[in-house]
Amino acid sequence: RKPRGPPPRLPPGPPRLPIFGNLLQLGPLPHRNFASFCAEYGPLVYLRLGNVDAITTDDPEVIREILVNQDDVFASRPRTLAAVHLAYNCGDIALAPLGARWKRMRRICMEQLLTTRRLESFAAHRAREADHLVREVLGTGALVDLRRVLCAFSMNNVTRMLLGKQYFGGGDGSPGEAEEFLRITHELFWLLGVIYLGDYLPVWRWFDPFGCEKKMREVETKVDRFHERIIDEHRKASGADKGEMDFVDVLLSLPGEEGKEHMDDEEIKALIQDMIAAATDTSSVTNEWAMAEVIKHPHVLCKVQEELDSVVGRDRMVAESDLVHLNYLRCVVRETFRMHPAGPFLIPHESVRPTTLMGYHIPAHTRVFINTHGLGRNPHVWADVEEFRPERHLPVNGPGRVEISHGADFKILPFSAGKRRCPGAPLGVVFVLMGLARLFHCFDWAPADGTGPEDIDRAEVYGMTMPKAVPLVAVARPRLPWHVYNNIGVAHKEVM
Ligand code: HEM
Repeated sequence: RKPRGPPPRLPPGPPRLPIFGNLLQLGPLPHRNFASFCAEYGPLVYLRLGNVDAITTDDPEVIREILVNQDDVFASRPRTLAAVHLAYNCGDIALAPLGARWKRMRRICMEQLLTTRRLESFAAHRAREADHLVREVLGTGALVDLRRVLCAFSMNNVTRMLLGKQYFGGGDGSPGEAEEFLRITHELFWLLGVIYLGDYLPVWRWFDPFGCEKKMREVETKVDRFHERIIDEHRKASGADKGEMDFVDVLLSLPGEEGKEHMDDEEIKALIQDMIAAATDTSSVTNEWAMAEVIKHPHVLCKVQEELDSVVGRDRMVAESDLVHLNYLRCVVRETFRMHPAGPFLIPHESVRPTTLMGYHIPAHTRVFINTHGLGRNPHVWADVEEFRPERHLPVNGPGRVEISHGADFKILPFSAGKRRCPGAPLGVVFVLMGLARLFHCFDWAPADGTGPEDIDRAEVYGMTMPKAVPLVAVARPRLPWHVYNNIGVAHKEVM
């Protein structure tokens, strides 16, 4: 017999319809809808999305409770159809539910791939990619399509380390291969970001009116073929021929589970895919937003360049060792993460068992939308939320280093916290700081001709990451002495 008594008290939330629950209250920018629910109903809101229980929050204390104090309860992931089709049946790290498999894959990532020693061994590649970024801008002419160059910068950095290839800019991949790679990864990102109604209303899957699940299956096949080819190429080229081991070589050399000589191909593919998806878009989207905000605020550009000139000088390119000394640029990145976090909801978490949160009952398998976009614009947490003001992050007690990941106060959360925190955060910070430092040091920037700083808009598109709706183009003018560009292989005639 069930104990008598009132039903457990759920957090407050908007009224819901039968069957659909609150689904019809969500528009194309659900993070904004969720933030308005929090403004109306309080820091912790309950939603019913079709047949799924969900909660959302944009409050530092609730977030700390979820990600730190009750990490054991909330660190799982929902088994969405995108995770089944596009992440090898949830066999990766990022979309896998909590369990032995996730633990093993995450351990491989931390102990074999993203170790300090291995990341240092790719430092020379990263420096070459930073030079390549500068050459790309110089070669483009005055008007620069920043989305394209930043996307190529992130992709090349990741694929050099992961696959031993530079896809963009006359590297080892053929132009056709680069195009295919880009097309597949874009389709993959898009599908991973979609809120697919079939995950909330099982009957939707019968009709699938927009062919979303069909598209997932098509992309699944294409992605799998692509990974298959990468693994084959690596098996054919021996480690000795290549001189150094990329991540795929490392994975091919590791033993498998239960005494198997090697890891299964499927496990390797799932890991490759995670790294590409987690590392490329996050850093290039952040860089595009940071460039947009700085060009929109010319006084910020002046301060960034003053700092670069005083720390690096004008006689050489920025190196990785300079990045820790660029405190104002680090504030720019923190402010960018406050206003434009790469993932608007982190990657949604799920509770593994019933629990009590802030005095409310939360059922098992509740989907958790931590609204980092709402957190950065929560007026109870930040003053002047719509103002891009990097200075707000300068340390109050003297000249300490500005940390880019979250602080003890949980007021920004670019890489999350707890069991699911981003294992690539240190590398992600380097990709972002290095790209920006080179672009601001080497060039003066202005909005495209005929437009002013105020015309750079902040409209975003919802997805797994949240890019600018209108890609950023801007005018670049070299600002260093010519010999500095010549030192990275730019002939005079190439200079714009
Ligand atoms: C600016 C760059 C980056 C940002 C902003 C970023 C942000 C994030 C965020 C918000 C999450 C979700 C955490 C959660 O759900 O609680 C995540 C997960 C993850 N990130 Fe990153 N990331 C970046 C770069 C990277 C890089 C360079 C790598 C690897 C090379 C990486 C690998 C991963 C993986 C594997 C996960 C899944 C972790 C898990 O579920 O256990 N990320 N990242």
